[in-house]
Amino acid sequence: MANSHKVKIAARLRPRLKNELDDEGVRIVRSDDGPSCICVTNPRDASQVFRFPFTSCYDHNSTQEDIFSTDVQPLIDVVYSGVTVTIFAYGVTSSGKTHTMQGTKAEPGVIPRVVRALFDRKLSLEQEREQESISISASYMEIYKDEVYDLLVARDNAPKLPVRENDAGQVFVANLSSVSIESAAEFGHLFSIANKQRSVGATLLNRASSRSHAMVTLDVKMTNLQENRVLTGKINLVDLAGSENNKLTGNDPSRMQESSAINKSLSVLGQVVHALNQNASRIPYRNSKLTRILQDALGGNSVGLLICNLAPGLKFRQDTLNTLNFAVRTKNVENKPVVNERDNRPAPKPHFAAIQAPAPAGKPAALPAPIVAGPSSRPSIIPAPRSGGSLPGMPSRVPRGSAAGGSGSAPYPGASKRRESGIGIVQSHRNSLNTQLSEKEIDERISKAVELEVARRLEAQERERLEEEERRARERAESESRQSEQPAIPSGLLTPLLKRHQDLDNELRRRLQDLEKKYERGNSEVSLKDAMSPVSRKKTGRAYVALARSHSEKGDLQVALDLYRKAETYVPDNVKLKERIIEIEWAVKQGKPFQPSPKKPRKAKSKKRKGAASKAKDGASHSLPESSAAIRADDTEDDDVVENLLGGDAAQVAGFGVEVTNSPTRRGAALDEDSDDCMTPRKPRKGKRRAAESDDDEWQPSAPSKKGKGASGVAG
Ligand SMILES: Nc1ncnc2c1ncn2[C@@H]1O[C@H](COP(=O)(O)OP(=O)(O)OP(=O)(O)O)[C@@H](O)[C@H]1O
Repeated sequence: MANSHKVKIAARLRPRLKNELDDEGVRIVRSDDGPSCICVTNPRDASQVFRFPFTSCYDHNSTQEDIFSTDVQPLIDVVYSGVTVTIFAYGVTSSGKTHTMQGTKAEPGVIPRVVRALFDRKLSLEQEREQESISISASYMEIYKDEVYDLLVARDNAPKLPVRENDAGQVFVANLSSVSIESAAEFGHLFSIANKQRSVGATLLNRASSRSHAMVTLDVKMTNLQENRVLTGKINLVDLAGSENNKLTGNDPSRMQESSAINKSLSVLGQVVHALNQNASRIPYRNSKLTRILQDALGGNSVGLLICNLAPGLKFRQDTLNTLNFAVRTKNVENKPVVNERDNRPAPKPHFAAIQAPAPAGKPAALPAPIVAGPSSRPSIIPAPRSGGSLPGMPSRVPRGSAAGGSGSAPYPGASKRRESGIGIVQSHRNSLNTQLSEKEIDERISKAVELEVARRLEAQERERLEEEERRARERAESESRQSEQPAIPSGLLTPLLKRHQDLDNELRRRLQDLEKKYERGNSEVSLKDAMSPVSRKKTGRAYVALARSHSEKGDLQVALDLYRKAETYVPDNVKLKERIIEIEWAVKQGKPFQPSPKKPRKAKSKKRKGAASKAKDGASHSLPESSAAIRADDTEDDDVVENLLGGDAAQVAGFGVEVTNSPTRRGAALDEDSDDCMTPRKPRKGKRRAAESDDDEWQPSAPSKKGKGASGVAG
């Protein structure tokens, strides 16, 4: 079993730049008896200081050589032991990531130093181990707006590269070119050409701000000619784009797009680290290309070093705290480094080889048995490397294997030494290719491989199902939070009102339909109208107006218009109704909402109305909160409009269900009153009510009742 290895953290504070203020926002405090600390004052309470202890803290005076010799140089041997190493620089924009990784001609950074060290080591190893041949190849990619591009190919020709996963679960960038390099100088030349292609732009914080994440990968292949085995070490050197605070960067819209892609991928990186710390069942590697590609470095099979770059000063204090918090969480991420070794002995028996057909170049092996990286005549996840050098800047495209490391196989001679250094070795599976295998053994191996494949597929299905569930839960939570953001109306307050509206609407519609059925012989409004008494015509007209009104309130202007027009056939002389039709026609044509014209305040109210209003006030409204009182006030206003339009009293119009709020009791009574048939002439009523009925025989827009008893106006 492989031993675990925690990601190592180094923090580096860059010096102040010319225009930056001299303050003590971030400091490094050294201690003789413990690790050094990065100290940051709490932005909310200056008396509090946050301390972040790391084994490697570099202050503003630190040099590129300091970092390289202390934290990077020891990893060169790890690469030469066949393990994948990933070093990534993380920090806010302008904190010095590119300076640390690339550096300048005068102060070369981690990348050129690593290349030099690899070649130095190669030389000494080749002298030590005569039977071993070592080759180094490089690839260079950038992730720009969540798309992967090959930086070793001219940008015009560079397509977006897909990120894939082989059957062994190893992530790789398909079709990424890999160039064999013979010396550090050759790499330097290649690197400087490729860097010109990297997406860089100016922001207020950095004149040459990286707009992409960039990753150099150096593959070291050690072929043991005597033992016919290949060991592949690898080092990924990642210069991440900086997290950006757009208030400080002053980004324009195109920069904002880049910035949002950068921030999103970094946020997914944070989520991955968080999930790993939580031992979550699902790690969201797939949520961004960056995390997919770095999968091996975070919770995978490589040795990791995170260099946290910090910008000094209070201006960056919050970003510094964010970076340090990320570092603290990353510190706990455990990897299980493995040695990538490949048995390179002769091909297996023909019948076995036929079953385990070699995968075509560039494609993963068919069976999921543990696979190790390296060139081989056997099935391999990594195709044979392109031989020979290439013209810097114009490399030919060669499909390359995983950007991440592979899993190991047979113990490499010296495995015990590596075990001591905390690097695990995956058990050997090379016997699967042994020509001495019996038929039975081969069958067993095949069934095991099939079982593994089935298990893998089931796991993939399960993963998809969980992802789907998570997506649904997220959507549910979002919609719930959207709902909860809406202003709260006391629960249950609107329900009776809405229900009543609905009931009355339906009732009104039903009655109108009944009416039409009963009277409309030739399906003509004119003939129906002609069959009615003047009072019935008016009442039907009101009913249509009421219905129209409720539709116009809902915004169904076309329906409202049709209903107003119907009403007009019953009360053709009503001027207000005509005006209303014109207004709504205009609104429909213009596609604008309909705003009823403001109404003059009424002066006198009938006693009955006042009584009803005060009852309502004393009763329902009294106990209701402000919002409900507002609803009632609005409704009263609506009724008045109808009243105006029809020249009658709202309370009377309520006879057909329009008046919905002021007095539910009255409304119910009104409906009951008319429930048999509102068009059937009724027995004359006594007293004032009957007198009012006779008033109604003439349509008087907004005319107050002659007796000042509008509320008892038209009852039909
Ligand atoms: N240790 C250092 N010594 C001297 N100058 C430095 C150091 N670190 C960074 N700088 C300078 O600070 C500026 C910003 O650095 P750099 O471009 O490396 O930041 P970055 O983190 O890569 O930014 P971005 O994320 O925007 O690409 C550069 O001018 C660089 O030369």
